[in-house]
Amino acid sequence: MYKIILASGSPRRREILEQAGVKFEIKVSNAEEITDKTNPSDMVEELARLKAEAIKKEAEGDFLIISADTLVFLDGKPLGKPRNSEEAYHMLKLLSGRKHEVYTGVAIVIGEKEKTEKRLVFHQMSRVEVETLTEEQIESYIATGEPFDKAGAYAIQGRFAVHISGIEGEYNNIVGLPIAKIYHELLKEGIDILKK
Ligand SMILES: Cc1cn([C@H]2C[C@H](O)[C@@H](COP(=O)(O)OP(=O)(O)OP(=O)(O)O)O2)c(=O)[nH]c1=O
Repeated sequence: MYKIILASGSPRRREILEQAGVKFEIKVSNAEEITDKTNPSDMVEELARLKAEAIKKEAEGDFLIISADTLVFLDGKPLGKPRNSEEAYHMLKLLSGRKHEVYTGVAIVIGEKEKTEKRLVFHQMSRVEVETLTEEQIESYIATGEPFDKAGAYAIQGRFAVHISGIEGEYNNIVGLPIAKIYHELLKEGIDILKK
């Protein structure tokens, strides 16, 4: 019996895992999100790995740690969380009228007493198409405050939903946790997180 630990302070990740019916606890990592990787999948996988390893140091007994990192990529360039209104404006202006990719890296560390730890690291990619935004739409969206803790300065699950003209791939991956991919990757390892 593993203790499932979500290594994340993101309320969206918690909600997705709860909605799926997984029983877990939360530990928030203070890992610095720095990577020298340049390609999207390597970047998000490395950042997710750092978060899982930071929590692993304190974990005991039988545990299964899940962490994730989400970045938006436009023409291969990463867009993280905007630090201020100017950055949010710049990101939303870039995304306007275009398709972009959302990558979420996932790191899972499985620890069992007297056994070598097992690590799974993978990513999921989804495509999002944003309609052409007017200046007024961008300004009023920034004024909601929603962009600031979201990669790419928007929340598909929030008020930005009205500006999304299409998506390809797993929806929950965009919100921050590709639960279907996680479930199936763990099933391949013989672990059913819904039965824990
Ligand atoms: C694109 C997009 C991102 N996001 C969020 C998901 C993540 O919380 C955030 C990306 O930041 P992350 O650095 O991946 O995660 P976090 O700092 O919020 O949480 P933690 O590191 O503790 O796990 O952007 C949305 O909520 N909706 C969206 O549509």
